[in-house]
Amino acid sequence: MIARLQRDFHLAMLSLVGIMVLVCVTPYAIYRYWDGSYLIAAVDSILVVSTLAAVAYAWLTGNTKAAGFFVACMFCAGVVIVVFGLGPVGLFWTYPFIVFIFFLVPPLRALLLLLLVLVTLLLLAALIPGKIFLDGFQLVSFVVTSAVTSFFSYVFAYRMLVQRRQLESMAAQDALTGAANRRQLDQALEFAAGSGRRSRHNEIAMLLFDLDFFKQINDSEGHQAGDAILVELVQLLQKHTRMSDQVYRFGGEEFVVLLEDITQEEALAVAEKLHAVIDKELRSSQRTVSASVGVAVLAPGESWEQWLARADAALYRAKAQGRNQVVMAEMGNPAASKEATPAPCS
Ligand SMILES: Nc1nc2c(ncn2[C@@H]2O[C@H](COP(=O)(O)OP(=O)(O)OP(=O)(O)O)[C@@H](O)[C@H]2O)c(=O)[nH]1
Repeated sequence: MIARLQRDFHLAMLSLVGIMVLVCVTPYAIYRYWDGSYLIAAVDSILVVSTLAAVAYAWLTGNTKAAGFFVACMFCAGVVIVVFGLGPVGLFWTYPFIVFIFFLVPPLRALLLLLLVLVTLLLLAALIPGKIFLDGFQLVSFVVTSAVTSFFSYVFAYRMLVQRRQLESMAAQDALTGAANRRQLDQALEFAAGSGRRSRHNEIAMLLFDLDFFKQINDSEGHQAGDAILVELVQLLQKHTRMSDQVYRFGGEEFVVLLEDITQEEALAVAEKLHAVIDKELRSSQRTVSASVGVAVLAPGESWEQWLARADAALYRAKAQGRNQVVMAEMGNPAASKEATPAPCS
């Protein structure tokens, strides 16, 4: 549960809002019943119950966007009813509401919802003078202070959003090549081999690429030249695979491409195509660069570690057989693999 909260920022925010609403609004609802303000008491109760229901929905389905939007809309309606019911005293509730709506929905959407609430309150004030604002000065003060609070909340929420996206991208990407990093790969392999995917009929293939004699490029042309080759390799792999296929840096000069919805024959064909593209297009200033490739299609009931071990064993055979070739792993046996592309004679 804690791990899920740490992983899912929106769920954590929504849960926090749920707790705050439960702790802060419930006593008011009880007080209003006791006080005889049944409309406000009912509104408070509906807000508490619907917020808790939305939080439960988010936990069960993972759909935090819909849950957040629902709670935000409920609170927009709630705050209008509370202000209308309580008059000027109810205006105090708009300020925490302004801040907390930015916890629920993206900043721009929050700002638009706040604008809608403000316009609604002003329309009601125009229709029934004296009901919400005591006088014109109070109305202007409210508009200015709520606009300032909304603006600063928006700026803060927007900065948070940008920084969070930057952090997420840094945590997911390899800094040099821009490929998805090892952590992402581990998660993708775990998901692919996990129970969530096992029930599906379509297959998933792993292509494990390792550049041949890469150390020589580093040694003779420098580390920067080696880096440029790695960047170009990832660009080639991304360019010649489908949008849905993901390229990962496994480590050093090893890369993984995961291909979804694919048969063993198709995976082999893609691996050979990519191998040929690398052979033709990847070169340093002094030499052509080749790659060895191990291919493994996930076998039914196989763990991701076994799957990776088979791809690695196939790659090992490709290297042992002379490099610059594709080797397909046999199903179910890490040690067995068959050669697909013979090493060139040159
Ligand atoms: N430029 C650069 N080199 C890297 C990076 N990561 C790993 N390497 C180098 O990759 C080289 C890998 O060398 P080896 O494991 O001997 O492999 P190889 O020379 O390609 O030989 P084979 O794989 O057996 O064909 C080492 O020299 C590493 O320093 C990187 O990010 N940038």
